[in-house]
Amino acid sequence: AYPAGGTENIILLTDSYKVTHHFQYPDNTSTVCSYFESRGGKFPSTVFFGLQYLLKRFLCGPVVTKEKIKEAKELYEAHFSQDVFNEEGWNYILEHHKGYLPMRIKAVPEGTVVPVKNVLFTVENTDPKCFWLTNYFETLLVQAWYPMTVATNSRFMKEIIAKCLDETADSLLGLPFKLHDFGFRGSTSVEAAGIGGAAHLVNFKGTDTIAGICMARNYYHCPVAGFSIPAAEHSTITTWGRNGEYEAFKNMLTKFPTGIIAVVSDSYDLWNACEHVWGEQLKELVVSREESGGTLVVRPDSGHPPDIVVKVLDILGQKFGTSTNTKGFKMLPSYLRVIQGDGISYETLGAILDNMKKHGWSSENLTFGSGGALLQRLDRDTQKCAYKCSYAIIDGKEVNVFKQPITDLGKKSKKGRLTLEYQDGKLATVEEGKGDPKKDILVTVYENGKLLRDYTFDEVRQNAEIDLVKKKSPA
Ligand SMILES: O=C1OCCC/C1=C\Nc1ccccc1
Repeated sequence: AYPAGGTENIILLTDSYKVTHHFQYPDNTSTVCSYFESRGGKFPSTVFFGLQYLLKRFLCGPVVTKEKIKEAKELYEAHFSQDVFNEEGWNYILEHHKGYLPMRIKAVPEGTVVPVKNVLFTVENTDPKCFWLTNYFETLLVQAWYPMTVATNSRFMKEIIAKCLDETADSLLGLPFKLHDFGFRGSTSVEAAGIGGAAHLVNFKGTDTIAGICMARNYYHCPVAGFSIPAAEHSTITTWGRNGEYEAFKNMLTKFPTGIIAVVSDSYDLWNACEHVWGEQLKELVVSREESGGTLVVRPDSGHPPDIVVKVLDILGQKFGTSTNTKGFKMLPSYLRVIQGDGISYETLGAILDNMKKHGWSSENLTFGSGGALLQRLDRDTQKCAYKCSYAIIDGKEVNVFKQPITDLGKKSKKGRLTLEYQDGKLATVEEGKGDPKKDILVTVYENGKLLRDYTFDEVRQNAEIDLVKKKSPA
């Protein structure tokens, strides 16, 4: 079988034009140092996450071999219909570095939340003959935009939910399970689902994206990063027939007599399902599960979410009763909850939570599911992730390198050797080598093919935790 994406040959994992770049630097260039940043975008800060996956998957170990050089030479010869391939350069790495890439990468610790327009990692060659390597790997390293942006979007959704829980719920304890990942099927590929699924799990513990569990386990030492529960889908309800919804629902309650289960209830008539099937015909069965800690989660899956959620809560509240919590908001009985997994995104959460508040419902009654918006409706421009050269040594002289387009000064890049330092409690980038190496929070995570820092998922989660939670549970 062919490896995902067609090749694991590191020499082929770049943009074609980069294969010709070793000809294009000034003579006697001995060092090229580049950096990665979010220039801004949708969110004012980003959760740095996912570089470790790229390093372990593609850059660690003796990744350059004779066979790979041969394969690349032949492919590029055909691809360019001329010989532009840097065979000498790759053979040098093979012979002088045993196939290990002579590069150093310094990065902010995984999970750190960094205001935009700050250096997130730097890359430099460690062998003066391999100055052309630094930007050869821009292509691969910039793919960190995806896990970073998913983790960032998911964390900003967590802040919205946490704020509303703080206002309307007795505690934040349920927060880790308030946004469930439904995104596997809508992901571009199994690999993307794994990366994005893990990125969501930096902030939450509820997921159906099993590939994300596997990524957290294989690359971040987390045996089981997320959890789920028995739940129905439309086929397991509709196969019982248009008039079989009662039987289908009853089957769910009897096949899973204890624990939490979720049942999608909008196959035909959500109002009939809530009012008459759950609220009358199966009411006793639903209530009796309470003593064994059983909880039924009703899942609507259509209609305008802010109205649907409140109407479902109102009907279930009418049929099963409600209590009032310490914040003065209504709670369904402990054995009854609702999950809204349709139309959920950073943009739509607020309207649902506001409408619930307006009708006196605690947000503790509801869990969200999100798919496409969580893992897929993002791109590199969402946070304007870019990789630029900031420093070089040419003819033995240090040069501060930058771009400053008069046609878009938003694209101007940073100059010189960069460090990331706390200044008055806020992270700031110090340019032109004026930083204090002792204050630099960038960590050398990779050097000459070896991973020097191997973050665990627990560390990443701690670094990314939102302030509201950190405030509540001081370390
Ligand atoms: O309803 C649920 O309750 C909580 C457990 C998951 C779940 C549904 N999962 C799902 C996955 C992918 C697409 C759609 C739904």
